[in-house]
Amino acid sequence: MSEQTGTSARIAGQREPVADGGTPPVIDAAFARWLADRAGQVLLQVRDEVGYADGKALKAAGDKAAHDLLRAELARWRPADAVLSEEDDHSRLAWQDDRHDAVRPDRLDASRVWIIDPLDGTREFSEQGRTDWAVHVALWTADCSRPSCLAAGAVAMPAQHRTLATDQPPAYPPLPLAAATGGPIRIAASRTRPPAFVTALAEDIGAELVPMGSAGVKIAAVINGDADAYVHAGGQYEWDSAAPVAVASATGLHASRIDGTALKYNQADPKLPDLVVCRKDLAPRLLAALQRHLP
Ligand SMILES: Nc1ncnc2c1ncn2[C@@H]1O[C@H](COP(=O)(O)O)[C@@H](OP(=O)(O)O)[C@H]1O
Ligand SMILES: [Mg+2]
Repeated sequence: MSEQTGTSARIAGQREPVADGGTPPVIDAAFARWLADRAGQVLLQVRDEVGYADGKALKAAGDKAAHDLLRAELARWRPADAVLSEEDDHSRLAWQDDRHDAVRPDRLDASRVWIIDPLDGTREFSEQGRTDWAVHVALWTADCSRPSCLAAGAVAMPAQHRTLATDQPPAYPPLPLAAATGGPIRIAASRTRPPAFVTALAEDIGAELVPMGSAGVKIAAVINGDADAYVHAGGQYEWDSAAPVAVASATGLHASRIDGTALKYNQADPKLPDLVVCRKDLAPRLLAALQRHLP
């Protein structure tokens, strides 16, 4: 192919180069926001360029583009830090083949680990018109002075034109009028893979379920007061929750496993199959109800 310039010369499927993001903030939390926003812009671009005709191709293109950008910027601006990403094949090996010793990841000895989900809510990303997908960027540190040792986090929701991050923690959600007047508690849950017990749990406490995609978007809904709780069980990984849990914790919300124990990140096995995020006043009631419904 002859060398040309401009969009018309691009090979089919090849994306426009991403604009250089300039020099990022030095403070980790602001850097996390900058990074998540940059990946979010890339994902919007991928949606425009690839289109929705082939959902599988769109998901793959989005995952790769966001992952490549996050990896490149982390290597450039935080070269000494370790990274745990959903899209890294080697991180999967650490638990899938039961060879933890053979593939012990370097991140287990690192003092700073970025836990990233380049595209959370991948299914929703591939569906035209849906805005419930996100980019997650979290920083775990061995210096465990913050809840769950998460020193910083950012959740970009590019299709909703908003980003929540620990550099400017959102205000604690107001008590919704419905709750104050005895209306139903609203529990955000996966629209495609809700926990088996969640309907019985909702009936038990007089709650209504609010289905939506992406763990980050669901936790953002709790932060904003659009939902009172997010309950998940049955499978998930550290990258699905690290960044939104960092923001929720910075905001003052409750975040734990569904049995009430602490959420732990940068573990040898990054499976983190369940969690509950909710207003602090609701936590005792919700955890007690969860005890009654745990499998
Ligand atoms: N049972 C399960 N096992 C593994 N991952 C799960 C899961 N249920 C949800 N997830 C992951 O949690 C994220 C939010 O899911 P949901 O939108 O259904 O609430 C998605 O991340 P990804 O989109 O990054 O894969 C999804 O893959
Ligand atoms: Mg995810």
